[in-house]
Amino acid sequence: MEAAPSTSPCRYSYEEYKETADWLLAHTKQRPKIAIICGSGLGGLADLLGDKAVFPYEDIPRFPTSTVPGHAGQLVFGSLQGRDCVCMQGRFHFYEGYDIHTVTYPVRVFYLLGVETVIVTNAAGGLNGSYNVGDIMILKDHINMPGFAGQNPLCGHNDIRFGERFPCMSDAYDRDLRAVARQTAEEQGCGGFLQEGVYCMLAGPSYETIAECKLLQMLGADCVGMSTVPEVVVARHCGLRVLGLSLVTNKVVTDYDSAEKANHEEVLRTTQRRTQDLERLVSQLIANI
Ligand SMILES: O=P(O)(O)O[C@H]1O[C@H](CO)[C@@H](O)[C@H]1O
Ligand SMILES: Nc1nc2[nH]cnc2c(=O)[nH]1
Repeated sequence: MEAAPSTSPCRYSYEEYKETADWLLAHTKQRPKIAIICGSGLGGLADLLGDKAVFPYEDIPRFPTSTVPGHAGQLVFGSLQGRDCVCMQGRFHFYEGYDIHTVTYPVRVFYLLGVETVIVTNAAGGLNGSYNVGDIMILKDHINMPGFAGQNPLCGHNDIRFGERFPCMSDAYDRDLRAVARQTAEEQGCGGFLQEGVYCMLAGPSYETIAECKLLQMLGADCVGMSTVPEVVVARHCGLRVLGLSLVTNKVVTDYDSAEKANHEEVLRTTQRRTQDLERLVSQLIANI
């Protein structure tokens, strides 16, 4: 199959992703098989890596840059539990004005680096009434709400070197990795605040209205956020195994008499509170997968 012609509606050609990957391979000795995408306020995960090589996004050819508080904006290569990893300290969101192909640009770069497993983390609002602020949810599925509206990162020319035209998503979140995550969470003392559920992505950046929260609850979503799903779709398209973890940073408001208001300060405060638990969990997970 030929590379996408320049007139293709696909935003980037194989050669562009490859240029970024080759530059990174030439600038680090690490050969990561595991990538970690850090959610809002969860960039501390990258600090766990030893023997680090750090690349600010603006120094990496063709890489987008990160604009959200709580997202540092650098790619960190290093070693964790004796395994080479690459960590995105700051992700890209659709609401920042990036098109959906740019949001997922790093995932195809990871694939070309030789990554096989992606651990995606995020901060999310709890929709499930039995969830508490501070809970960690293993993603077992997602609802791609922007995808319903035509914003799927696989729209456009399909380059078969990445994957097939119509990839399956019923196995998006790897069953074996979820089992390892459950077991590891128990061992690490996180069992008391562990959940497993469905993440729904909305485009953001406005938080949800009360009616929208009620709708999402009816749809079967347990958490809501503004990220993760595009990255997972692209990762699965190119055959990467995915583990998703949400930190429930706030409970969504579903009561018209409530004085609570969703806000990013609370989101970042909760991530600070749970950062050590998450770091312990992810670190041990990497040893166990
Ligand atoms: O999904 P991450 O990047 O963790 O961040 C979440 O937190 C921000 C809103 O507070 C949004 O960006 C939402 O997606
Ligand atoms: N959409 C959305 N994203 C979040 N990220 C963290 N909390 C929330 C939330 O309540 N809603």
